Amino acid sequence: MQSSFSEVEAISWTGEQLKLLDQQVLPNQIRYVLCSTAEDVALAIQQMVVRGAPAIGISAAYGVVLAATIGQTLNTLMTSLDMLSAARPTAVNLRWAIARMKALIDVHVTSSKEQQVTASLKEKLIAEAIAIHQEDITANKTMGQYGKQVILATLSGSHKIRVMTHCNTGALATGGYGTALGVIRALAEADELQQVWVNETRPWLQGARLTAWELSQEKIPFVLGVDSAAAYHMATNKIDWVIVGADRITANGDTANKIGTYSLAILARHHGCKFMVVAPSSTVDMELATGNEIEIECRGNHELVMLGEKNVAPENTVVSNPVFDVTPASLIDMIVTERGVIENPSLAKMQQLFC
Ligand SMILES: CSC[C@@H](O)[C@@H](O)C(=O)COP(=O)(O)O
Repeated sequence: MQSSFSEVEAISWTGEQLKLLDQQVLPNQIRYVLCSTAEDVALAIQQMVVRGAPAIGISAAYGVVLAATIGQTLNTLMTSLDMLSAARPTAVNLRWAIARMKALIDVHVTSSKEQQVTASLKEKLIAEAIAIHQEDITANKTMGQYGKQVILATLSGSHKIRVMTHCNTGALATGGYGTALGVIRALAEADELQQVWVNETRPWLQGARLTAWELSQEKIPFVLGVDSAAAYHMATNKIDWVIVGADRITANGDTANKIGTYSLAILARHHGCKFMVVAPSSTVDMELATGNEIEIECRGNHELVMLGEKNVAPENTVVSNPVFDVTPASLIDMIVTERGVIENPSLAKMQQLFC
């Protein structure tokens, strides 16, 4: 029995626990996982109960709150921060959120000289995690408007916009509303959207299981295709924009995102479709010069060898399963953030907005 999306919240703080909508079992089941400890949160991130760069950052911030027990030493708390940071490597939002929580702990040490978690520190950590969550929703709504305006400004002819998207970048992957899916939502709200082409996004099927579910709940018209049909769909259906999210954008504008994004950018350039990356400033990593420095997560064999309970390849097959790739800045037409829009990204343009 499928529930309506408006009835569900992907990430919520109950006051004592972190409640996560379990993305492993969508769209067949609406099930929640309750996290009571930082270890529970780290496991939920690793197992992809919660996924998507901003969503894992927000969850990790709540994880720090769960780790902070009044009276506990700050050294022990720091061990939990390190453990949360290591849950997944590619999305910089995770480390960004933990750095924000750590900055509060540092101020607490300097101002109070305390080496323990106090009630006042705990309160500040809760407020910071909630602020990280709320700011992400606000950023998404701003990016939705910016992205929509850019697209409408480049529209030629009388038809509505036809977009292709990859992975899931919606309310499930963020604090709410979505990044790339937020732009798509804003186009739909303005009645400027014709249709979304959703790539299924092998091997975890974020497109088929999550984006298709979100779009159907929002009654936004979409068509699902296998990843390898993207070139065919671009060649025959005149897609105007490919709109994707990001897990990390480096100082020169190179962008890591779900595996297959790089191929889409090449295809988009070949077919004359525009390519837009939509991500909050928490996804920008100005410490890395280029995408070559990004650590790409590789996940287990079972994601390729099994489809549900069924084997689709011999059990001992050797597989390569990198779950992200890097799209060079030269293939990106537009990066949309809540701080502004960058056309044809470069180091100088990135520095202007992020330094
Ligand atoms: C707003 S989410 C942006 C990215 O995190 C998203 O496109 C993506 O690649 C998610 O990968 P996932 O492995 O599902 O966490």
